[in-house]
Amino acid sequence: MALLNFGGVEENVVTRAEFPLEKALEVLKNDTVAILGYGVQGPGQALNLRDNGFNVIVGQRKESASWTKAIADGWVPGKDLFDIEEACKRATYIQFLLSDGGQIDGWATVKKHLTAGKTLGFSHGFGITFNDQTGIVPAADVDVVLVAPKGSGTSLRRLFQQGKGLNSSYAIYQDATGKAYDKVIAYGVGVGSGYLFETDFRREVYSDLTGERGVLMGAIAGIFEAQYAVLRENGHTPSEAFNETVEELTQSLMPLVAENGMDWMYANTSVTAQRGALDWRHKFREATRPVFEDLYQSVKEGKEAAIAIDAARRPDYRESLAKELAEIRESELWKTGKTVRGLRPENA
Ligand SMILES: NC(=O)C1=CN([C@@H]2O[C@H](COP(=O)(O)OP(=O)(O)OC[C@H]3O[C@@H](n4cnc5c(N)ncnc54)[C@H](O)[C@@H]3O)[C@@H](O)[C@H]2O)C=CC1
Ligand SMILES: CC(=O)[C@](C)(O)C(=O)O
Ligand SMILES: [Mg+2]
Ligand SMILES: [Mg+2]
Repeated sequence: MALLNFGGVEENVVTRAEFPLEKALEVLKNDTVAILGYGVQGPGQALNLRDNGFNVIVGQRKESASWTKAIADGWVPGKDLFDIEEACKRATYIQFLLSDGGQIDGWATVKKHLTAGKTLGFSHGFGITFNDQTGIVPAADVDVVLVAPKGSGTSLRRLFQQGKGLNSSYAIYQDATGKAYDKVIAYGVGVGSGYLFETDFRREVYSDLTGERGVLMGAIAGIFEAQYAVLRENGHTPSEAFNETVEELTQSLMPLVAENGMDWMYANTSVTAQRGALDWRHKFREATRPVFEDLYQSVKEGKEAAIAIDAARRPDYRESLAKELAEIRESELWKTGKTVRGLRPENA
């Protein structure tokens, strides 16, 4: 474990140098890993493990869209693709990748086959942290661990295929066998993590729920809509409003931030832009901070978990999601986006 300095604060990080793939394969050589659920994370983790040479099987509800997708990805029913019960029976390391709401229904089956010495893995601190709502309480004689890739399962797979990687956080909730650390790190390396950041279940889920509701997804969509509306109300055309709200951000400015930080992006814009942005950023910070505080409170009180569980269990969830996404897609802002994307020189 390396102690790395993050802006003056030291944190534990596991590096591939100290835990290479060969070591990971050695640690899990007698294990059968079952990936339960073949939604978004399931395929990313299962395929990366398979390509890296681990013993991996998939457990998924039969006759579902995800079952068909697993077959299309080369998993063979009866060989390395089973229903959830059979996969749990065969596995020694059960990676629980049903949707967080779906895990409530799946738990009874998992629990039944989670015999002494097995490992229960998550990619989210949700089920355990909010176990007053999920009912997920593992027995004391199993290891309970977490590897949470910091990004979509789609990116986890794509980056792996490009020979890159996505970093993950990891945590140990219960170490019954004394081997939980080696196993969780081996698993993290197996799914293609470059580095593994230490956390605990509670911190993982609080930060993840805040991030996705906040800057990563919720806040960004909200401020796009607000700025676009103001530009349109003031007579700017859709393409102009879209370019100055979204297109330039994703195509030009955020890649610079990703590469070398916010100051580097600022340094590569005009004095005019720099001066204005440096001043206005304070006003935006102060205006949004109370909203982030509300959000964090709602996460901490378990309200966000309750909302997510309720949504996942509604029988019409998929349908109502499709409607909400269509509403976004059909808005002027995002219809303009579609046209603008088509005009990128590489798409012409
Ligand atoms: N989507 C992502 O890229 C990320 C997800 N995670 C975590 O990974 C875990 C899995 O998430 P996703 O892949 O997004 O899940 P998902 O929403 O794509 O669902 C995964 C699978 O669960 C199955 N499922 C759902 N409800 C079920 C039920 N009641 N009974 C049986 N099967 C059921 C579905 O058939 C699907 O194959 C969650 O804990 C999530 O928070 C973590 C990082 C990123
Ligand atoms: C992709 C990811 O890490 C998220 C946004 O937290 C999620 O899908 O839950
Ligand atoms: Mg999340
Ligand atoms: Mg996340």
